[in-house]
Amino acid sequence: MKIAVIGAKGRMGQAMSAGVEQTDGLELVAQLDAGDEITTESLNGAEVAIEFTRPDSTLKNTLAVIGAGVHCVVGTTGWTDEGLDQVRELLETKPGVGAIIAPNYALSAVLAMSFAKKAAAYFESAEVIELHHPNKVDAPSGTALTTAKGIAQARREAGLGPMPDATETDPGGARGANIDGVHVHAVRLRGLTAHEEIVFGNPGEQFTIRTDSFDRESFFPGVLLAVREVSGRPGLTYGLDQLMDI
Ligand SMILES: NC(=O)C1=CN([C@@H]2O[C@H](COP(=O)(O)OP(=O)(O)OC[C@H]3O[C@@H](n4cnc5c(N)ncnc54)[C@H](OP(=O)(O)O)[C@@H]3O)[C@@H](O)[C@H]2O)C=CC1
Ligand SMILES: O=C(O)C1=N[C@H](C(=O)O)C[C@H](O)C1
Repeated sequence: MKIAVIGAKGRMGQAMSAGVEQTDGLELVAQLDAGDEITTESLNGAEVAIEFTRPDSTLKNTLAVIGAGVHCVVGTTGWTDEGLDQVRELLETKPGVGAIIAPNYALSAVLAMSFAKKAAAYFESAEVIELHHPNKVDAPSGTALTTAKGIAQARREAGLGPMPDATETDPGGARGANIDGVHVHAVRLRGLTAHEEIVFGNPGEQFTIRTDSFDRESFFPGVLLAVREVSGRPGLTYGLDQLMDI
């Protein structure tokens, strides 16, 4: 299968290019980065494009790849509901073309998000702490946003009200971001790669889910799964959990 990597000079682009080159049956036919136009010519016969760029570039890039009739596996964060709708609309005009967009391709992170949704109904309190390398441009992480939204939805479905929190003063924002009623804290620390801890509390007990990507190679098995599945899934698939039996 012929593969293009977009964002090829970046941290993820380099790791994904190496993964493609080391995988039997995959051929790296294009490596594009900032300043390169995405066209049928520059994609150079790719059947699938892997896109890891920047939150402010990913929508335009994804639409360009689909516009060229090429399947797309996207890992960049920063997606809005409106952006996802634009992708869906374009895919409707391109029968047979598929796009998979996922906030995290590490299997441990996908499982953590899934387990968090299951646990959410059983605890009074839940908070998300994401920890990343200090070169990351967005906070909170796409994974943390998805995790928090999943917890919030599960709590709503279970009929749970707001979490207990007596905070009256917080001038510096020490309680973190409030995503759908779930507090999310972002740590940026030299030495880290990508980590997330989800903590649940009840009177007298705590449940912690933790996922650690120590190396960007951890994202490749999930990306590879998406690359192999995307041509059989026309339209938009959001989240790697959709491809896993979880
Ligand atoms: N879903 C997942 O599993 C994962 C998602 N991510 C996400 O992937 C994204 C990339 O992360 P990371 O690799 O660390 O970031 P980097 O900044 O290391 O890499 C991004 C690359 O994309 C380039 N770029 C910028 N604009 C464009 C453009 N318009 N077209 C093509 N390339 C462009 C950048 O060039 P320049 O530096 O010149 O701007 C850079 O080379 C982030 O959103 C991150 O959150 C990361 C890890 C896993
Ligand atoms: O920027 C990163 O590094 C990562 N970004 C994604 C996110 O924002 O969730 C996935 C992973 O956490 C690594």
